[in-house]
Amino acid sequence: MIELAGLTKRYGERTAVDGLTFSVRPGRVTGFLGPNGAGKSTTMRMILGLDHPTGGSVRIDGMPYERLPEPLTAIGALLEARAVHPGRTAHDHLLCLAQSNGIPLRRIDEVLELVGLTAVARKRPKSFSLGMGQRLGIASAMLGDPRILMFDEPVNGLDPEGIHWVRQLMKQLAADGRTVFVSSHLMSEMALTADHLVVIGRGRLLADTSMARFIEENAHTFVRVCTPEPERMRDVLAAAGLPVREGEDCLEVPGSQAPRIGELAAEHGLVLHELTLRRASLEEAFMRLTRGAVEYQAHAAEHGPQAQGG
Ligand SMILES: Nc1ncnc2c1ncn2[C@@H]1O[C@H](COP(=O)(O)OP(=O)(O)OP(=O)(O)O)[C@@H](O)[C@H]1O
Repeated sequence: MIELAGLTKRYGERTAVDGLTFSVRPGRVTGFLGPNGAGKSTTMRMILGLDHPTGGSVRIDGMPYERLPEPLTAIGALLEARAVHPGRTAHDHLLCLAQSNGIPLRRIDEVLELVGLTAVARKRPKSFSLGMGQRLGIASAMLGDPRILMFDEPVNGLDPEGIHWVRQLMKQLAADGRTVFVSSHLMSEMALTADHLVVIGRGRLLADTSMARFIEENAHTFVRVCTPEPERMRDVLAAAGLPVREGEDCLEVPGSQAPRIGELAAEHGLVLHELTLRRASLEEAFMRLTRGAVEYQAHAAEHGPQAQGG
């Protein structure tokens, strides 16, 4: 578990991270979201003891990073994929990490195999593609077989097969009971990978909630109800206390109560031609929540999420 308490980082006048308090729990993938400059990388660097907080604290399984006896066996991280010595082969890069952290050397071949780099183990990373560099970064994070893994933009530069592989890996690590904390700007990918979300804007916590709840609370999910008797349906729904609005060609009921609406229709002998849950996307929810916290906005273009219905 990673625990942040009042974590703050100031650079001169600028507050990059502003009193963040949240915990990242094991057994699920926690997505870390925020607009550009929100403070995600700074937070991750402080978790790893690479940046010193101006205030507050971070604990990794109950301990500050610098007090962990063998840090790589407690927490593995991918921050900058290219943070590799240019003269060392992929194998030697992992060998140095293993030797300096008391990690058994057999883990080197295991992680190379795991990330699919066995064939290029004796090559220098400077000849690697962006995706191969990313895989080597993930191998380094996994080397100590840590219970906690933290990835900053892990799918950056990966092709669709690589993205799929990272997604499955994260889910598997969480299913093994590990703590997985991952940042990404790719909302559609995050929606497929994360179970839980921590969202920040201008260094402050905006949300710490499940993926489903985040979308439900920050975007319009509704049920589309099409019937040849809209007037009667409207009355039945209103009597049951469900809000109804007029959609383009059918009724719309905010929320996700499709089963309840189907039951009400059956009870009252109402014919349904369509009963569809229209789920809002993570992207819509994210943009709605962070609208006021976006630092660099293209004012000329209208990028705001479209409000649905009336
Ligand atoms: N070393 C530094 N000195 C001064 N300001 C910094 C430093 N590092 C980060 N900042 C500032 O702190 C704020 C947070 O930056 P950070 O890189 O943590 O954001 P981020 O959420 O990771 O952004 P992105 O999504 O663009 O990577 C930004 O305004 C940035 O300019």
